[in-house]
Amino acid sequence: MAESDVSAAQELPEGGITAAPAEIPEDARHRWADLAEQIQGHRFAYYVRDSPSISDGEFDALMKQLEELEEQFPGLRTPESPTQQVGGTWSTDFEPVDHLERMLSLDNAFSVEELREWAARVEREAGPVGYLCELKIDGLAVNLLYEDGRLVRAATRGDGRTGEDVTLNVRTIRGVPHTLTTVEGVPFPQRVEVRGEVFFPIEAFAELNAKLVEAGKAPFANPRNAAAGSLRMKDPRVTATRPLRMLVHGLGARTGFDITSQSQSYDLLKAWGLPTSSTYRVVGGVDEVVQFIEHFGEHRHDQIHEIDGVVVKVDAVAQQRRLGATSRAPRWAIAFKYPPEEVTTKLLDIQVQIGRTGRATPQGVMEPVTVAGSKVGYATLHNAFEVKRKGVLIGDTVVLRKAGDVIPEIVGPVAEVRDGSEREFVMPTHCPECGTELRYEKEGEKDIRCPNARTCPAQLRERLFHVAGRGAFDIEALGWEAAIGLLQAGAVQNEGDLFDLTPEILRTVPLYTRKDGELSANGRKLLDNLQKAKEQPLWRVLVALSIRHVGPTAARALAQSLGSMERIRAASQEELAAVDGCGPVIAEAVKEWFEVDWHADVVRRWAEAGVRMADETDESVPRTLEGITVVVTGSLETFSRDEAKEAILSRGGKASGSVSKKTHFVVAGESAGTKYDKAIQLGVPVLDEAGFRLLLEQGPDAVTPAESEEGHPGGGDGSVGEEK
Ligand SMILES: NC(=O)c1ccc[n+]([C@@H]2O[C@H](COP(=O)([O-])OP(=O)(O)OC[C@H]3O[C@@H](n4cnc5c(N)ncnc54)[C@H](O)[C@@H]3O)[C@@H](O)[C@H]2O)c1
Ligand SMILES: [Zn+2]
Repeated sequence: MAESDVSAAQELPEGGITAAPAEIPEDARHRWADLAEQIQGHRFAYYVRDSPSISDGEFDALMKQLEELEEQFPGLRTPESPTQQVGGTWSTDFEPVDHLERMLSLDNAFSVEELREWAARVEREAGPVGYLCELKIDGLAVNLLYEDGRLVRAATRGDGRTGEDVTLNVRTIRGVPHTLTTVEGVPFPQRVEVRGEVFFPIEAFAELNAKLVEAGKAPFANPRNAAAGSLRMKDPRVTATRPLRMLVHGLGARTGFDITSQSQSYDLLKAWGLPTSSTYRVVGGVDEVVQFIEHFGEHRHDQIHEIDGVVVKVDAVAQQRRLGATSRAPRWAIAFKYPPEEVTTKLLDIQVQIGRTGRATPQGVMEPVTVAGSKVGYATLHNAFEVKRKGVLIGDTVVLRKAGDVIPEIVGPVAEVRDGSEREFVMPTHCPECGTELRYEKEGEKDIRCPNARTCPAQLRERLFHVAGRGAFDIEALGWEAAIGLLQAGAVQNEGDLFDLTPEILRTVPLYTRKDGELSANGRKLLDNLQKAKEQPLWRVLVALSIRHVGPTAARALAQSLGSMERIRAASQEELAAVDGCGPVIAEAVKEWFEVDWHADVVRRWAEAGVRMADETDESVPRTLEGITVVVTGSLETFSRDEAKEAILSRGGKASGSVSKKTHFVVAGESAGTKYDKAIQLGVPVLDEAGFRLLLEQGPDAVTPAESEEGHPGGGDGSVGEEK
């Protein structure tokens, strides 16, 4: 366990890895022994040290291999096999205590097919059943013993028969009652074992780790380990400082009362004052179970605790009894596991990349792995401080996490498996691409930059690519490869030359020419694209200039209120700061930017080439959405995301990325997700596509039902969700 004495921990139960019968081929026996030993080792690291040496996904894969081997050679499946035991053991830091009734583990289903097979088996044996579906909380299993309504003992699961006495620690957990509430009409339980999960709220996790690192201690790999480590502290006073929580999900031994269904037991537990989950559901068939799984697969990250799957239980106790249990798990329940979001891989190198504005970013180069469905080989480490804070060394095995749409993140090192060959990352002092000395632009900044914005090849490349980007000039025929090709061939020195490209010049760029030396279709397309790009509105031209902090939102604000490049250039810092949606930081950045000669040159060259530098105010669009904030979610049929945003902004409205009480309307298209739910929750009116059109054309009154007068206070939305 991360913060307590490891040496005192008890070794694994003896006889774990015994020789198997002789009729089994020798290589199979060796493979079995090897796998079993690995699994036992990992279990020890996970359950006793709270510091796993591999990810759960990899651990599950090892278990699966062992199961398959035993399937092939059933003689290997001895009672001591890890597949037949409840994983886990206990540390001598705590008194061992026996559970009154065994605590079992759960069998797993890793696919819907496996789940259906299980359900078919259940229904063959028990007839039609009701299934109780609930979230599988990624915490640690704890058994509470109440006698005459008083909490007399709390223990970890251990090997299922014997666990660790953590009574004092559990008493510090908020929400775990020391005495049960009496329920009218229900006989008071003389004795009851309540099973549940102790977890560490995700929200508080990063904070705990930051504190540990600050104190020179090893951080926890994930909230599950943080929960186990925090609960299993030798000193319960330390446990008391951790924001642990618990949810209960089952009964063990019980005297003085009985129940007829799992769901009924939850009502009872709740009435006694125990913390139960509100997300469970009883459904009539396996199709609905699958729906439940899919729903929470999408809402996996909306919970206060991590979930690694869904637990499905036969609801009726009579049917549970009929189905019984194996030595390690009940046959009336199964855990459906979601695809793992964490894997371990090797950190091969940390390379420094120079970005569009010169920022030097350490980038982790890893042995490519698949996580949450995509192949990952790189992950940003943000800055040198972050590398230090995470404590990763080059050559480390690292935990890599990719959750949903979030970009992959290196969580931290697996320090246990270091072999001494790892080395510390040293932030270079000079730009790896142009050799200029890196420096902090302002004191106290975390980011270090290459100040050679004008000719640093990395910055040129990134800027040219950005000029063509969807938020800027939107030049389809100019991608990443093309940006490199144009610069390498010398067709452009910097972005200022872009609109002066001619067929003659382009013919010198291999990427845009055919074998016979003529311009390729793509080359002609680029010239055509450039011609059209000259007509883009002012805000896009501003975005293309790569002025720090000036993204689409600020650019739109500047263009809307000042109208021309010339007026923006000539405006004082105060004038710029006063622009609605701008502020002092952006004002300063804009002012500084125009003061650089070669920047002004880029603008001049573009203007000379015919790029539009002012917006005509378009009177044809009525300003129907003045002061109205709209959030668009899901996909619409006749608007792209950008078009919807444009339509809102051009009518004087605000397009926000997040729903709050200040949002006036949410437009929900196909497969709208959490923003839709949030709108319903907050009572924000939701419009479909037709309603959205009406709103654009006629304003809010046209779509607001007369009775909801008091609806939403006018005024701005504080959110800046548009660009993160
Ligand atoms: N990374 C490693 O080295 C390592 C080592 C050992 C185990 N593990 C991981 O631990 C898990 C296996 O451990 P396990 O044997 O405890 O099995 P399990 O976690 O797959 O399932 C059993 C447990 O689920 C818990 N649970 C959570 N929510 C529940 C609910 N709503 N209803 C009922 N039970 C619920 C219970 O406490 C129960 O003990 C796997 O995820 C495995 O990957 C990892
Ligand atoms: Zn450089």
